[in-house]
Amino acid sequence: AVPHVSSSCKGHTHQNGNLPNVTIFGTGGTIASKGTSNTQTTNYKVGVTIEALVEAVPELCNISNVSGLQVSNVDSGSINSTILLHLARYVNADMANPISHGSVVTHGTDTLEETAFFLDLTVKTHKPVVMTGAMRPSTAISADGPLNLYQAVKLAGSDEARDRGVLIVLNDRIGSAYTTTKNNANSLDTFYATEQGQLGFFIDQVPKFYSSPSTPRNKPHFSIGDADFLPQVDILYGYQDANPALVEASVRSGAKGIIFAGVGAGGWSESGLKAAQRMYNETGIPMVFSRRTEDGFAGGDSIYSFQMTSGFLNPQKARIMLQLALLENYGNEEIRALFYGQ
Ligand SMILES: NC(=O)C[C@H](N)C(=O)O
Repeated sequence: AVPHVSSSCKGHTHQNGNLPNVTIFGTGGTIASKGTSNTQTTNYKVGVTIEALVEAVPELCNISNVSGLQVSNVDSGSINSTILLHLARYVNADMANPISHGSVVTHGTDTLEETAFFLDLTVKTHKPVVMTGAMRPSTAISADGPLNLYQAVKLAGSDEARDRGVLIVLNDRIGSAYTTTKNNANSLDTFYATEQGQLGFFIDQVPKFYSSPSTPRNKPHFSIGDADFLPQVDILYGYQDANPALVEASVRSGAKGIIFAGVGAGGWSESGLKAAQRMYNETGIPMVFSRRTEDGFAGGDSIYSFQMTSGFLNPQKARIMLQLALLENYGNEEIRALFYGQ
């Protein structure tokens, strides 16, 4: 269950029955960070609480009865599977509460798409679940966090956002957890979608969707049970002359599956593939070939029968899906079919 959270709107002792109830789950990231001056936009420190984030945007209380819960307060590179599993349980419980209209998760942008995709595959709800973050710390001139948070809460309180899976909001754009990825390490307008497109845009803080709700083809759902962590799945990056020994190193350190961020549409060197085949013969662990390019489809003819391909999923999303499939004890043929549908 979600620990009891009281309204974060100071002076609002009663819920306003005309406004939607929205819970914000804080996990950290730049949106929750502070620099030592208002021009500092690198090397700032995470640590601003979810209460302080909400207090900084009193306008949130005009559009929702907002409550906050601190799940973690870390850079998103430090989000681990234990935090993911807790977060999924909290959001599932919040969405099962009839009085909740939607959930918001604030998160570092570096791995935001991984958490969004994880929640998309593990939270069962028709209600809006919206993730947001920021590219500038809360102390910066023109910090982007406050308006991103406002738009995320607005979206979580909107009926039009239902039945669209987990949504990602940053810099006015509304994207799907399935297709949105971080594209630029520094700029504000970093989240946009792959070929499959954006879902909508904010005009004067009103969400405008381009189309009625739709669901990604063959989208699975995974129930996470009472797991405390996810199986180890490593990602190996493809490059010329990729070191074949890394496959074995990954297996020996406990990997239960490997994602290859392959060259082109999932390619890998011949010597690397032979090393992977040897490790596959020894362990039978699933090996899924994705792409190191920003966009595209990894699939088609594989050289070796053990190779699986990730379809449109990028390596980091393929990893989340493989972890969840392994957690649910999918066999290799089921995993192959799962990825074949993506
Ligand atoms: N813009 C950000 O949020 C980056 C930050 N390093 C993170 O936690 O992901």
